[in-house]
Amino acid sequence: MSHVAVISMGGTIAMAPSASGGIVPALGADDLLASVPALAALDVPVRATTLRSLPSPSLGFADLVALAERVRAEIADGAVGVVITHGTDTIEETAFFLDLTLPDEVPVVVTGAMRHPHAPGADGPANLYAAVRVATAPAARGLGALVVMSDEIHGARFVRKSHTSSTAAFVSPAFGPLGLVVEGDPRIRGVARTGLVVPVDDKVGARLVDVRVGLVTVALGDDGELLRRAGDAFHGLVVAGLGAGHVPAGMVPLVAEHAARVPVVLSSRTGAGAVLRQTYGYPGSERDLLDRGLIQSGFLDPAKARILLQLLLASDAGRDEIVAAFDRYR
Ligand SMILES: NC(=O)C[C@H](N)C(=O)O
Repeated sequence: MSHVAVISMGGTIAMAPSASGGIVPALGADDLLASVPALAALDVPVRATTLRSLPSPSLGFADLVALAERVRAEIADGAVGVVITHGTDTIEETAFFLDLTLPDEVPVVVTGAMRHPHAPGADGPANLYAAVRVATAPAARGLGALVVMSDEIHGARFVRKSHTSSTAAFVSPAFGPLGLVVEGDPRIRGVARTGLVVPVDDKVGARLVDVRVGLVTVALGDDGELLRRAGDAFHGLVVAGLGAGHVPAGMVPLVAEHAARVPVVLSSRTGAGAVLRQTYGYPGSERDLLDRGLIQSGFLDPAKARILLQLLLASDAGRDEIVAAFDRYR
């Protein structure tokens, strides 16, 4: 019989106060379902699985591969929608990974909580309910992975956490959310995914864990010492540049040296907008860096650019394929 699968990965939505102070992972998927009695009234059964019980900063690529496999298994078993409960710190990276690796029409919705279940005004139950409603909505089919938080429906390639504690922490700075959940009823108006799929077989899954993509954030007065010391430790790099993709002039030879050896993607540390070949022509500008072999990230922010580059490198993609993949996000 068809069902909605809820897969728990941990995060604040599944945490509780510990005896030694601070909140820690404590709850499984069954506990989360029990906290939302309204789920039992839906006309589709909800099936719960606890796959991980981790704070999301401690998740790695092996966990993401296991999660994607589990989602596929649920879909093969007739799931009409899949909801993943997850820590919010890295929710956007997991959602984008699933977006890139799961070509299915079945909605895959990631959610979490900013307030733990014992906090006044805990947002986990409302987020879980909204996520299940979106996962069963016909309009959510074929949109790729979605993040549902605070009654907003975000596309995986756009969403980012923009606040350390607010329940309204999730935003899609480029074009806004794809839709809203209005009193439990999903309304979706947004555009679908780009269509890029990077299949993960056993070989790619194993390589994902070994491939190293570094993420370097540039700052005023940066002389590139971090990049210099990185030497050849990385198979690829993402540079979170200043503004629309700029670095100090003194860093240019070093960045170009890395770009001659491995793919280096140029993104922006600003938190919104795109890195494209645009305005500036000074040393260290986006035009200068792209002329020296860096690859523009388009609308992908640094964390998502890193996920895409990691997947492409694990798949043995060559430079042309990498450039073409990032071009889809312009
Ligand atoms: N709100 C949260 O879920 C944050 C938590 N540190 C996590 O990402 O696991």
